[in-house]
Amino acid sequence: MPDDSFHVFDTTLRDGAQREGVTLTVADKLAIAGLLDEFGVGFIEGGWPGANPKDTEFFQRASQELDLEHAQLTAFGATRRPGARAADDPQVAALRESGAPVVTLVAKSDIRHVERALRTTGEENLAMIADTVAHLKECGRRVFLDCEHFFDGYRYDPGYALDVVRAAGAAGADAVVLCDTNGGMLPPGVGRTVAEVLEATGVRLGVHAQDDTGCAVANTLAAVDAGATHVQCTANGYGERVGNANLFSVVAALELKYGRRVLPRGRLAEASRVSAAIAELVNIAPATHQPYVGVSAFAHKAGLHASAIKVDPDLYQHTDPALVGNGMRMLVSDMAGRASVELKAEELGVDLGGDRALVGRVVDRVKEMEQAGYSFEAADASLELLLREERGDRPRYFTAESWRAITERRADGASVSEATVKLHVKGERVITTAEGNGPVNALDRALRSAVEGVYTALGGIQLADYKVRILDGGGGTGAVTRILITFGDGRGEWTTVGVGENVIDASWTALEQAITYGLMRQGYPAP
Ligand SMILES: CC(=O)SCCNC(=O)CCNC(=O)[C@H](O)C(C)(C)COP(=O)(O)OP(=O)(O)OC[C@H]1O[C@@H](n2cnc3c(N)ncnc32)[C@H](O)[C@@H]1OP(=O)(O)O
Ligand SMILES: CC(=O)C(=O)O
Repeated sequence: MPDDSFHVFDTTLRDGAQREGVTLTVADKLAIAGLLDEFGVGFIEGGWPGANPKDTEFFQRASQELDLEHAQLTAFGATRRPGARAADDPQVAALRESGAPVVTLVAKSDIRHVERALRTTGEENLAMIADTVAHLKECGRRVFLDCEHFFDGYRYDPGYALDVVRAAGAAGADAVVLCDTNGGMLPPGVGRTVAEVLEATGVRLGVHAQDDTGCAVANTLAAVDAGATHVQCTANGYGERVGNANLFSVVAALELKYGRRVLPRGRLAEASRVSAAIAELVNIAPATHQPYVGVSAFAHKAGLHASAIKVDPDLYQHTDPALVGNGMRMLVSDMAGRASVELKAEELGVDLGGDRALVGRVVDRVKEMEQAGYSFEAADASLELLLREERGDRPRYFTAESWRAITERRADGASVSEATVKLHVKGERVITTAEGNGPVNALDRALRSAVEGVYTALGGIQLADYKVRILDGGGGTGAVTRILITFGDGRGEWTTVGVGENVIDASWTALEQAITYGLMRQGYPAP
């Protein structure tokens, strides 16, 4: 367990939930808190008890349902109102009653905000801070003070901003967090300010960086360089407006680049899994290009990169992907060279036996097909079938003599599709017809009923996704389309690609390959 000398403070459930489009249920919040605790953060800010019934309920349920191993649950709220006593303030009471052992108070530190937004005096604001911090400390809470708009306030009136830090420190705050609330700072300014505040006050400092300049992670690290020992972040960088410092990037940088252990041993390797699981709960598709944890973070496309990676992966990777629970992937496209194909074949478990001519043929075919509109980057199953075809062992469980699909639109508005396929399956000529809610569905059904009498495991293979992409919009309704079809069998998923001017024809290509690949996965030998 990392000691108290450095705090990794997560605010996904509070600031992360301020992102447009995010609405978390209490159950989502509890599940995310569980994941963050598993990951090993020190503090989980759960929300603002008293601000809405959901956050109040979260703290009630968290105390009964969460068994946190590493993290301390933290309640967020404002300092008392002007002209009152912290002990009598209903919002402060909600913080006490949340049962959270840690409270983060938000306070104004820019005198312009004090006078114009809070509509009180600088002196009263300092009293609100000191009174509220001292009261919660007396109640046995650990207290952090978030200084809203600190960097802007410090630039405008450094003396007042420093008074805020000193007032909180003197009242017993366990850390004072300098917030770049508007997110407009750049790393040199953050570093300089943190160093000056530390020098002037001697108070333990933290940082909370919004990402409006795209520098939240860099600003957080600049603050650490300057002496901050408490970093506030959110999973996948979710947060108000464009977001916050990304927890996974900050923690990976601290552990892997700074050599500073900030998580319990071994937890960094869970980063990719935890990132994806939280994205699922938040209902936002995982950001594929996210540093460290995105599926593309270690995906290599350029042929020159692949040829060096073949010698040593470190030549084109800044760190070992396994350290953050990620993996290296090769992408084969029209930018591929021999090395890309060799490494990809290895990844797919297809032995090319060092056959240079075979590798060369695959490279040429991929380039030609990509020129025609194919894309193998997301269609590993099609690529594997192509590799096997060139190697001479692509299974042909069935061959199509012909197929047709029609769609009938009826006077009552209903439409129904019908497909007929004529196939050769293990030497038998089979003709089947099926209906479907669209032509691709009808073709899928007809193909299945033709094949599944022989290959019975086909029933366990189901369509998971179907994507259409228009490649040359200028072609209007005659445009070339690319179809990506994903099937799954409960153990995994695979994707195939088809291209053509006729969308149904392109779909057939992808469908035929997807079923072939699925049967190959089921272990059927080539007939
Ligand atoms: C920078 C940040 O992201 S901080 C986190 C912000 N998060 C949120 O605002 C989400 C939750 N907020 C809410 O549900 C509501 O805003 C509440 C319940 C907190 C307050 O609601 P209301 O009482 O209706 O007030 P409203 O939201 O209009 O205004 C906020 C009030 O808090 C006061 N206030 C703002 N900052 C502080 C502070 N640091 N200390 C004390 N009071 C403050 C404002 O002056 C204003 O007071 P007023 O009602 O006398 O004008
Ligand atoms: C506290 C906070 O979220 C901010 O200042 O941005």
